[in-house]
Amino acid sequence: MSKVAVLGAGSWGTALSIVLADNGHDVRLWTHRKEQADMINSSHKNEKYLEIMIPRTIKAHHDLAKAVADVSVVVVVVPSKAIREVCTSLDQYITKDITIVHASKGIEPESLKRISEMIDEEMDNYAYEDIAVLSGPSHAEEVGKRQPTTVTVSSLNEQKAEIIQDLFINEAFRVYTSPDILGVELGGALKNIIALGAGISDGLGYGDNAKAALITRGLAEIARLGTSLGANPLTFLGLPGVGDLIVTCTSVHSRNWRAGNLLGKGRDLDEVLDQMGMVVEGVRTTKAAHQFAEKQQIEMPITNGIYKILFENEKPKTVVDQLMNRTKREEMDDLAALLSKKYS
Ligand SMILES: NC(=O)C1=CN([C@@H]2O[C@H](COP(=O)(O)OP(=O)(O)OC[C@H]3O[C@@H](n4cnc5c(N)ncnc54)[C@H](OP(=O)(O)O)[C@@H]3O)[C@@H](O)[C@H]2O)C=CC1
Ligand SMILES: O=C(CO)COP(=O)(O)O
Repeated sequence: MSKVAVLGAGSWGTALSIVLADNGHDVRLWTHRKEQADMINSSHKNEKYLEIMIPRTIKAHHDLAKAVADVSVVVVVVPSKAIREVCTSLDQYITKDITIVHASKGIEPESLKRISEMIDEEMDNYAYEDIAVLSGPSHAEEVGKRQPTTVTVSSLNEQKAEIIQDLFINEAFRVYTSPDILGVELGGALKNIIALGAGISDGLGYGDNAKAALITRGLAEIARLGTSLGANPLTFLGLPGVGDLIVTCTSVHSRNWRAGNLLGKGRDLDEVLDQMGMVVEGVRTTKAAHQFAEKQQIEMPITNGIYKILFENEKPKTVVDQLMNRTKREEMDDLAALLSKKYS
């Protein structure tokens, strides 16, 4: 049995706490809002975020010092925009025996940093090599109900990845390891852009052909950018790549898909985000990936089209027309060129 602090009491932090409690760990679920901690402790519910009873063994905390006292693992699972603030506060409590894993998905538009890089910048007391990331196709709503789910944990330090694998794995939650932290983080972050696109496509009334096209050509874009940055192309064929793309593009649980669906129906972005009431990471990540594509000189037509819808007021239908009328080309040419450069 381990003492574990889960930082972030949204849907994913709550669902991961349930997995850990089921595995017999002593779980402290930290929230930045005292009234939420009190409500979870008294009702054993966190209704705004997850409609499921929370095991009584999970204790919610508002005081970070108390939440992390004597823990051996800290799970950071706040939205990407809150990572720096939370990790700055966390740093003072870190001792050498603690393992940090994050389960958030995003890229910071201002710096183009991944979550592990932001954590590293805010934490003097923890080595980058020891950060782990947990990612993969895993909607909180299904994990909370103990429905079969598979994820991947990655760290440059294999031992840390195995500590996290052992901590979470159970008969409903299967955890694989991967050494490719770059690919695992990029796959998890970039799929949210394509999920916005899949929602837009459904909102416009298009069918399964359009969605399959978005998933497949979206995967090509993700692999193109990821490979150019040094990720292993095989990672994008795994759970943090195509696995997460499929689940997010096809599920009504996905906040990114749902936000895209409303945009496709003609709603305005601010109005959509207000209505969601939960984080839609794809919006910030689209901004970041749009810049990344320019910097790396990588073609990302779907990402750029979604950028135009989100930030330049372009009509979704116009973007679809632009995508469908691009210059004709061979399907695999640039990806094949990138791979041959990588392995030459
Ligand atoms: N939901 C899912 O199925 C999955 C989500 N993820 C990823 O996990 C991350 C968290 O997502 P999720 O839990 O779904 O998000 P939610 O929107 O469900 O919840 C976000 C939580 O973070 C809290 N929060 C916001 N800002 C801060 C802050 N500055 N300090 C502390 N807490 C803060 C919110 O508090 P408040 O109530 O005050 O707003 C809320 O409790 C995201 O990166 C997401 O992509 C990954 C896999 C699955
Ligand atoms: O990452 C997720 C599932 O793996 C959750 O996706 P959403 O943030 O779109 O709900």
